[in-house]
Amino acid sequence: MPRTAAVIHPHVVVFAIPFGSHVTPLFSIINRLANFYPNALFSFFCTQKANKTIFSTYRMGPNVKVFDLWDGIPEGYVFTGKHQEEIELFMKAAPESFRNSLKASVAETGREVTCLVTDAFYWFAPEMAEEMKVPWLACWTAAATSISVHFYTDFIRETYGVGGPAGNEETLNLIPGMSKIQIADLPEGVLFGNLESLFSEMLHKMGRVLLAKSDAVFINSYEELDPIITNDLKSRFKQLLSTGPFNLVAPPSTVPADTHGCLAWLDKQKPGSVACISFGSVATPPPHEFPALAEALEATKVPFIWSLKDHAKVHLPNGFVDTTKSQGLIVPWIPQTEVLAHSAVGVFITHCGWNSVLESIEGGVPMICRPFFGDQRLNARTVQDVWEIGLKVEGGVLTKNGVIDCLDHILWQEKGKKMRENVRLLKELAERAIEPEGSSYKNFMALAELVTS
Ligand SMILES: O=c1ccn([C@@H]2O[C@H](COP(=O)(O)OP(=O)(O)O[C@H]3O[C@H](CO)[C@@H](O)[C@H](O)[C@H]3O)[C@@H](O)[C@H]2O)c(=O)[nH]1
Repeated sequence: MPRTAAVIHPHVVVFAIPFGSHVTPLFSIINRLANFYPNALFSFFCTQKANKTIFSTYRMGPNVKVFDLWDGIPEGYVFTGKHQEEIELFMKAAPESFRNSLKASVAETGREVTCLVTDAFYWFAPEMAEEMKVPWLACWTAAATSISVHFYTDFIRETYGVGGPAGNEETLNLIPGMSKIQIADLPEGVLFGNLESLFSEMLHKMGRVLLAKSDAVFINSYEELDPIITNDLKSRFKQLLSTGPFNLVAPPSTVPADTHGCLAWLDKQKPGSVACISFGSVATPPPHEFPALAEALEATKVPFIWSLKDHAKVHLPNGFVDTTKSQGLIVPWIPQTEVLAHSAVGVFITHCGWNSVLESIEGGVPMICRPFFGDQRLNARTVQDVWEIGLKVEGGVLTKNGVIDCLDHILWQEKGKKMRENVRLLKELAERAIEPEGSSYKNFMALAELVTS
């Protein structure tokens, strides 16, 4: 919806996704925009639980108002244990809950909505923007590769056939920039998996509406990282703005508390010697992979720092925690960005969630990739075969010998040296992208203008 006249008192309404690591990245950018434009009001909507996560990290601008949204769980509801039950409940209720809360916010603030910014997942957003006659800007909190895959879903299905085997090594070489991505790397719901699930259908719809209806899509990446894919998307969408890495463009107001003494522990280790292990906020490896990883660490004697929730420690081999007390630190939460930026860290064992990949690049640390679902296999493939800054574990699962092999290559062999050099170059490109005149800085300014002009 193109704007016809300048808005004097913009009211930007923002709909965030309360799951995975979607809330904080979007909030960080909104908070920074609010900083730039004190006369604009930013109303940020997410569930109470998710909103809480941002209060600990960001000092909110006076022109940012955070609204708690219903989580979609009916009173007295008994969970059945169905896969993604909480997400499905929220998503089913989302269109109605956002509509109602929006009305309440307009009544409370006395300001009509002038722009709608949402997580790209919200397929119903363009309809709402059209009703209000305001622009719709969509935020993709992950990589250019994954948004491209959702954009090309119909083409991929027509070309490669729905239900293609998940282990298929055929490459997506007909899609710009994807010549090294294999069919098996695709997120579930594109060609294989449950194509009819709410989530798969939502992503499929998203790919279509982003092209047809969004006034701009902004993503948590920088142009220099995936230039071919980015240029292709730029030629298709009305506006594709790579405004990341978000955590560098809009850094948190406070450094997270290092409650478990991770940084002090790292200070005592040799440069480039430590393996950092973290599988993000959603994924947990299957129980049998814990002993495999633990045995590989014991066998190689590589110092390690492991973000592991207490309840998952039962999967570790008996006595592992005690026998490795001087070798490693196991804590339920690490300040991951700071840990990866510490000079003692030499390798990151990761599920390849997009924030983790970016943080590893920012820290100049090569990765050992054990992806689980969604965009993680795409990210892992890109890490290994496009950027050459890491290795996927053999067979896609953590085995003792597979992990030993990866640790050996990355920490001690020539291959690892080359990966460190490659990741250092990507880190430099990220740093340049956010400087004035850098691509992400310019794109952020373009976004700011769209949101508030
Ligand atoms: O001990 C920990 C563990 C995690 N983190 C942080 O948590 C975030 C994890 O984010 P990410 O690596 O993106 O993983 P997920 O939480 O799994 O992210 C979901 O959202 C991402 C962005 O859309 C997708 O790429 C992933 O596949 C999806 O699982 C990162 O910022 C980490 O720094 C910590 O600070 N300390």
